[in-house]
Amino acid sequence: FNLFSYVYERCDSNWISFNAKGLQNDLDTRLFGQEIAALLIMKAVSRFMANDNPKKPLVLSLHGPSGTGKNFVTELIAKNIYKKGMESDFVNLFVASNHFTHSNKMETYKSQLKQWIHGNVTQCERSMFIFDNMDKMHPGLIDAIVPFLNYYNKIDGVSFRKVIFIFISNAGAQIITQTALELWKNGQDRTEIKLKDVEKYISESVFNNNSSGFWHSRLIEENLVDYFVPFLPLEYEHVVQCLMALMKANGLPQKRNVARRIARDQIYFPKFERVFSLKGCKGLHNRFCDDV
Ligand SMILES: Nc1ncnc2c1ncn2[C@@H]1O[C@H](COP(=O)(O)OP(=O)(O)OP(=O)(O)O)[C@@H](O)[C@H]1O
Repeated sequence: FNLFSYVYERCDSNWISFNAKGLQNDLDTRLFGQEIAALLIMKAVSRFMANDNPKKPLVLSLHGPSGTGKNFVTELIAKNIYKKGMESDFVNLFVASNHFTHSNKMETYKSQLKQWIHGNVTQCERSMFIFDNMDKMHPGLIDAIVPFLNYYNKIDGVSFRKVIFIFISNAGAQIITQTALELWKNGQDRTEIKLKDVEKYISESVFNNNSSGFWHSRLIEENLVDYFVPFLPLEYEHVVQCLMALMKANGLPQKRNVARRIARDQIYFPKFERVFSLKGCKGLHNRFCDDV
């Protein structure tokens, strides 16, 4: 029996236990240029995991431009909770643009999704559900998962209070970028962003944007998101850091001059000032292999 539980993943503390130091270390050393997001995520996850009797599931909504680390940070969270990280059977990733593509099948998707979440949490109360491209998800589908995010004690005999839901989207990216750009123009540090303001702007902009799946969603209306986490556009130095990290991860010598050269070749905006990388650190993989 012991050997079995050693080899096969189970919903117990051998396989699921929060490594707070590990997450802090990963956020400090591997996530670049996202001090505000790192701070919020560390606070949210450590408080939640330390509480043995939470009143509701943890709901994080990660917002920001492409390639700024939203999926990456989700992997870091999973890695520091589940021994198998993203490979864990208890971590469920849905990509709205892949899984829920046909608008005529919405009713089927709704009942499948509800069954999937219910079934998985029945198996393991410490499950994690990640929804990528959340803004592309049909509002009706978002509303279908709303009951799971609420303060209910149990739904059909199952408690969802220890579950973590992470929503990832580009919704609100414009307002985040605008705020970061204004700070830059005023010569202020990007960490000086007033979190309360950004959170308010993000929730307002995702709620009122009728091209976003969040549009007038009950998720926002009922205040079920615990943290709106902003990811800022990345600057040249962050792209250099990403490239250095990639070289190391691939067992290649870390050549800063090469990293700087490749980083300079990326597209930056605004066009004249070249402050922020258009694609963040996304797609760098293919760029550096030939150069090192
Ligand atoms: N802030 C960051 N710090 C370190 N690495 C980063 C950061 N942002 C992006 N990366 C690197 O770039 C890759 C792509 O980033 P990621 O998938 O997290 O972007 P995203 O914000 O989720 O983008 P999208 O909105 O397009 O899904 C990551 O796997 C990671 O290697």
